[in-house]
Amino acid sequence: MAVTPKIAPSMLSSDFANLASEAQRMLDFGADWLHMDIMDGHFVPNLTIGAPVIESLRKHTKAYLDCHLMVTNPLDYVEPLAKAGASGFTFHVETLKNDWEELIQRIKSHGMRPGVSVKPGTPIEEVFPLVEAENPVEMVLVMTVEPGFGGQKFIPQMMDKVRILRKKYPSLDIEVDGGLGPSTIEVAASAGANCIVAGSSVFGAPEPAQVISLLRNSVEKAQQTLIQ
Ligand SMILES: O=C(CO)[C@H](O)[C@H](O)COP(=O)(O)O
Repeated sequence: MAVTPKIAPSMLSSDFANLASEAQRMLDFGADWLHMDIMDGHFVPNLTIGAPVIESLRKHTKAYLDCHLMVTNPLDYVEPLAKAGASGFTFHVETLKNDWEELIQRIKSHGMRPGVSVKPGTPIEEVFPLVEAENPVEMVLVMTVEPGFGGQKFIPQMMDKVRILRKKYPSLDIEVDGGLGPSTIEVAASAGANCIVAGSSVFGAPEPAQVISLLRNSVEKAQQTLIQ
């Protein structure tokens, strides 16, 4: 079964002072999801938003809020984010010891969709048990830059991880994040990524709708080849 493209502008590149209108602008341009980067200033050297901002945005949109938790203690965020209206909850595998089963269970019981993310230096094998669990994650996010900041350069070597995942799990949602745009989408889509996070390439474009459409077309085309 082919996976579907999900184009998720990273709101980290938006004007936070006008978050609701920026979000609506991206949805009007054709975005499927809104990617929300939650950073605690500890797991990564940057501090962004938390549950109060998600709650404020939720009052203005019904869109899927794809929350990426770059935080040291993801368990602490489950209840506040669920109450705030988050849709997806993607935590980092590097933050866990043996408590991932409880974390996934709590994310699901709070009505959110669990995902797991890997930093560039983390072997992809570390997520296999979470994808194959009885109560599994439903998405793997392969970071294609060091997490923490927008506008960095895509690391093409991360595509090996995407290829391994796509071969092993044909119907898994595989997200890529960092440096994605018109010049890097072909390599990511042909490796098998179907959920595309893009910040500066979308927000910085004269015609963001054209970039979103190009990203979607690349994923659709690559998926047709991959399932043949
Ligand atoms: O998670 C992130 C940073 O940690 C951002 O989502 C990501 O970097 C997107 O920005 P850009 O497309 O400009 O690279």
